[in-house]
Amino acid sequence: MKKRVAVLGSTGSIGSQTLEVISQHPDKFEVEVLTANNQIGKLVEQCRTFLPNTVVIANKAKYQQLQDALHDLPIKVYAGERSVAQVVEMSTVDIVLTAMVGFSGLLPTINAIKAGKAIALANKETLVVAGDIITQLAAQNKVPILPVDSEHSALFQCLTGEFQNPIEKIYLTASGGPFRGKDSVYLNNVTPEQALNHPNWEMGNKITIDSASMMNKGLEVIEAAWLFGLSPAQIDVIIHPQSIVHSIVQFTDGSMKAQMGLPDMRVPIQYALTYPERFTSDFPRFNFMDYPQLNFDKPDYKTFRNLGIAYDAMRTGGNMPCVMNAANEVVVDKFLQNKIGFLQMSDIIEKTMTKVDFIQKPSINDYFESDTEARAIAHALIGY
Ligand SMILES: NC(=O)C1=CN([C@@H]2O[C@H](COP(=O)(O)OP(=O)(O)OC[C@H]3O[C@@H](n4cnc5c(N)ncnc54)[C@H](OP(=O)(O)O)[C@@H]3O)[C@@H](O)[C@H]2O)C=CC1
Ligand SMILES: CC(=O)[C@@H](O)[C@H](O)COP(=O)(O)O
Ligand SMILES: [Mn+2]
Repeated sequence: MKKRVAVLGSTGSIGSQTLEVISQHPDKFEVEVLTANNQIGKLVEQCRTFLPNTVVIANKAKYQQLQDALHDLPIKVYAGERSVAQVVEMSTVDIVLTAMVGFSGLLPTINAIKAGKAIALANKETLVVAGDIITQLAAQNKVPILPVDSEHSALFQCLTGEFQNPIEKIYLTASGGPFRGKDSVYLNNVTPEQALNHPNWEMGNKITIDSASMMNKGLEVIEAAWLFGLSPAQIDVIIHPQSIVHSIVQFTDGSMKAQMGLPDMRVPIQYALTYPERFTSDFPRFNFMDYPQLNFDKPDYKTFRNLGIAYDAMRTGGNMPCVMNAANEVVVDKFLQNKIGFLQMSDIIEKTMTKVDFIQKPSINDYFESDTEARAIAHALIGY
């Protein structure tokens, strides 16, 4: 039987690559739901190619345009964030791939888990914000959370067949981004264009800025802690500029397992969709002669403060990672609009974290309120 997939955020970098993977295996997958926010043209094109049962545009102002463009097709059209969160519950959906960006991933993921759907999780912010609730709900509903993020897919692949063996520690690899090796004087004047120029990966704007500021690795440390049940002390970050070794697990006997391959997100996307199987692909293969050297180095915590900020948020726990994430979403947006400088991002995140009321054991509602409060504080700190 074909696996019926809901792709949330289908017009983005991960969403588009997911559809590419699905198109390689038409006998194994069926696209049941597509969702996007703004890009009507691309969404319509995807609808005509994959003929989903249902499509949702989160931005309600675009509903009529989408409806008109699809009037000749038997596709149900809905709009609004609430609809995105509802379509995942459809009985005809087997697996939900969460590829929207930011906090918007939280509610649809919660609903999908409650409805018993398998989750292929790209939206790392969901686990950063509410990892306790998500992992608890997943356990209660016996729902697998299959990581799509390349490092976490790597760790998941290293851990396959090792469920009875404790992890001593993990090493999350980080490319270091476009500003690896640069100092604060240099970073003071960098532009969004420079920050968007990632050396190894082509990704959406938000995650690309996060990679440049090392917040991406900070988010990934928290994501790994929830996915694999690790303490902060068990997670190390190591700079690896080539992005070939995607991450490493060290077991209690000292043995280390790494997963490697070219930087190509289609591989972890496909693995999340086909797990525990591996389907044959024609994605480009790694050639050792193209990489005579693989390098490793320690992160520069002093210059790239976001990584330390994320460890602090994780150690504090409660609503602190949620607050950090909200402030980060605000500052990334403002940096992309040239309204604040690159280094100001960490200052504002740190200050926001000191101003929001701390909640040790937040409910889902508390997470929504903390997110709103943190955004308001970050905006006020920026001044407009
Ligand atoms: N890109 C990558 O290689 C990787 C990404 N990830 C994670 O995957 C997620 C997606 O990243 P990426 O694909 O790069 O992002 P993109 O910006 O490329 O795509 C984001 C998608 O989400 C949609 N979207 C944006 N805002 C909303 C909203 N409020 N409600 C509903 N949908 C929304 C966009 O719609 P539209 O385009 O129509 O506006 C688009 O389809 C992120 O959490 C990221 O951290 C993780 C590992 C690697
Ligand atoms: C492809 C992927 O998983 C990204 O999260 C990637 O890891 C970003 O690269 P950095 O290591 O530069 O953050
Ligand atoms: Mn990653």
